Amino acid sequence: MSEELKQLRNQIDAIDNELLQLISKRAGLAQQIGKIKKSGIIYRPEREAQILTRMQEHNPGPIGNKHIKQLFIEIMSVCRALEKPMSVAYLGPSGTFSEDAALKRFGSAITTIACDSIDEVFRAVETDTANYGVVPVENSTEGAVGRTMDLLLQTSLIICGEIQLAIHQFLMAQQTELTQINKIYTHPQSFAQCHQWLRINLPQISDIAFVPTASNADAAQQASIDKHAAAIASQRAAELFGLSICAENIEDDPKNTTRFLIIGKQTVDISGKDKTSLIMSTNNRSGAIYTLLKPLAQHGVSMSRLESRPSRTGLWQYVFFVDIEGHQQNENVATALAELRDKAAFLKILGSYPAT
Ligand SMILES: C=C(O[C@@H]1C=C(C(=O)O)C=C[C@H]1O)C(=O)O
Repeated sequence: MSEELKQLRNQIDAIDNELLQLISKRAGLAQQIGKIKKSGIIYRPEREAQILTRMQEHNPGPIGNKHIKQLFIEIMSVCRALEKPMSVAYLGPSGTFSEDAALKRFGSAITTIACDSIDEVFRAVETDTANYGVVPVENSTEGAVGRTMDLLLQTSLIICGEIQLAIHQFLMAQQTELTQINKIYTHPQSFAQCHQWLRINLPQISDIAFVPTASNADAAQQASIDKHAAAIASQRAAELFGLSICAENIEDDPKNTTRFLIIGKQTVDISGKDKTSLIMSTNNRSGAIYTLLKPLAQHGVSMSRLESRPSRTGLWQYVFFVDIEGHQQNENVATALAELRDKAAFLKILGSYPAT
């Protein structure tokens, strides 16, 4: 070993020793905080969002912000777990993008609970089987997830956060020779997202049998027991089921993103960059939607999403799902919401939470 290498490694060893002491000290402080939290609610999304923003703003480099964020999410995850273990329900099975989203936000020091349906995720949180739930709400190419929206209308749960996940699809199999593939297991939505790539890169496409599966993870699991088959799924699903990657990032739209919501029972304080989600409806008069949007405009509240959905209480009756910028505790938002409450036939505030 050269003298230079030895010296540099000695410096890294010294820094690691310091880091270990500092991280342990941080964990000790989190434990103390855990003891004074009388409500028993440990997870504070607004505080975590502020820490992540500060660390990215003060990042001196050379580590990129994406990785600094990941490192601190993991540090906070273990600190939180020392205060009290936490469980998160998601749309399973293990290896789905929903699980990726849960781990992306909460870090790895959580217990994940795989559910068979979006309904079951809501139920797990409602019945305290899980502390929080992660559900998909919209995809940049496929649009809104109707079932999540219908359940938000009925539930007493609150939205505590949002997670945006870039959806990268991988082609995986037991071997990496593309010409050997004669069957591809895939969730129909993933198939639709990779259609062009498959047509260009698999000359034998007309001889390939496409077998629909219930989830991406299911596709990977099936390919793991079928020698000439491949699957379209996430990178983590390949790792979980011991498959080799034949091609990466095969989605036709590289910006393909899914937005997930975190649902729970707690209200979230102001983080400084927040969003509020509402559901509202109006009588079927002309100009009625204008009446609802006017208070928002008048008080300078920006709207980031407006989606209509059948109300299921009458034919051609709709409810509107609206996301606005700001927190219910912000003065302009509070005033606009008070006026809305007077004008709307129905208004449900789903929660205020840090915007990503
Ligand atoms: C330590 C706390 O509890 C949790 C852990 C945090 C952390 O590790 O920094 C931040 C917020 C909470 O989710 C706290 O509330 O400050």
